[in-house]
Amino acid sequence: MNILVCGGAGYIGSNMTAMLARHGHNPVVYDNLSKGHKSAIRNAQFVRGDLADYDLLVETIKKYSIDAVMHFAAFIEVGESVADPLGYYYNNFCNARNLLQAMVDTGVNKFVFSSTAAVYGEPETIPITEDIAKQPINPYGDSKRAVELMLSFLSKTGKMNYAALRYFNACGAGEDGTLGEDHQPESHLIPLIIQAAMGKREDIKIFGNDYPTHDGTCIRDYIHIEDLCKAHLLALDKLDDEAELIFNLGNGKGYSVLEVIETVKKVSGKDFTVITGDRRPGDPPVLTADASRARQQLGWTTDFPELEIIVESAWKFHNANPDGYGD
Ligand SMILES: O=c1ccn([C@@H]2O[C@H](COP(=O)(O)OP(=O)(O)O[C@H]3O[C@H](CO)[C@@H](O)[C@H](O)[C@H]3O)[C@@H](O)[C@H]2O)c(=O)[nH]1
Repeated sequence: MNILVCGGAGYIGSNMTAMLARHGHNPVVYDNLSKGHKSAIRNAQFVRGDLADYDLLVETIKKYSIDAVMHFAAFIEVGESVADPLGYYYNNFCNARNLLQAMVDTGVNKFVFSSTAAVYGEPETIPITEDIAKQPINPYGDSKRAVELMLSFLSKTGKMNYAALRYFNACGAGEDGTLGEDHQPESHLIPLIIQAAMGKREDIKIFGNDYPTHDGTCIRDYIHIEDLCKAHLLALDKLDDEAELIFNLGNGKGYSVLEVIETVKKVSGKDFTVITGDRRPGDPPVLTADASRARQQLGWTTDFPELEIIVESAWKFHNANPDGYGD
């Protein structure tokens, strides 16, 4: 299939692009390179473009005879979204609407959407199933939820079949450890701890140790990037017949911030300074997925559920690329 990968130069998008190529698809990356890395694009055609550019989207879809779209291009920082809600709704919602309009106008009707556990807000039950209340507590989560609702209504017109995939904490490096996380600036836990282990930052700060968890630090469900991408391939295959697919993507096993720090220490063999700071606003104590729907309906299985394996792949990437992609 010819697949337009919006945001295909970013962390998840570039891993997805590489996996699509490995599986015989023809990915076309569409990315404005504001956050992504051109050197992370593997085995794909590349169009430098912005999702706000309707004409270029239509031209690209026609030029490459696109059959389906995977959409990874979004802002992802919760704190930034609180400071700039309009920027988040514009990029994450308005631009997704623009992309969908271009798809409808060119007759492309298969769409895989990167959603997030942030649509649940502070869930009342753990592990999280897809049908609990969606009550996002920040503009990031709400902008993603708004796109989900738009997709749901659009699918009912018969013009779009879609999969909304709600990611828990994507991490690790794919393609044999060569495609890893390099966010600018970095705010994600595992790369930050690795920077501390590499001596690139003085310490790692734990955001709060007074949560109601076994060691007082927040618990998250860390999912290896390759496992995450695999679910997209499976979902894409279903979109010929299914109008609406919604799945949580996580391992269902939670690790605390302290446990992640200990794992990085073990994998790296390095010691480093750990300090405890205040809670970060908007962090729920525990987020873990019940992903049984994806397992049952997609036949999805995870190959790398162990945190140590995930951290090893990330460690390998950061050691090989101490300054990230450098572009
Ligand atoms: O320097 C740091 C950075 C993070 N944390 C904690 O580590 C955990 C993980 O944080 P982070 O890596 O920032 O991920 P999340 O805030 O859990 O959010 C991720 O997971 C969400 C889905 O759950 C996605 O929507 C987001 O895009 C993605 O960043 C949280 O408890 C943070 O409070 C620290 O203690 N210190």
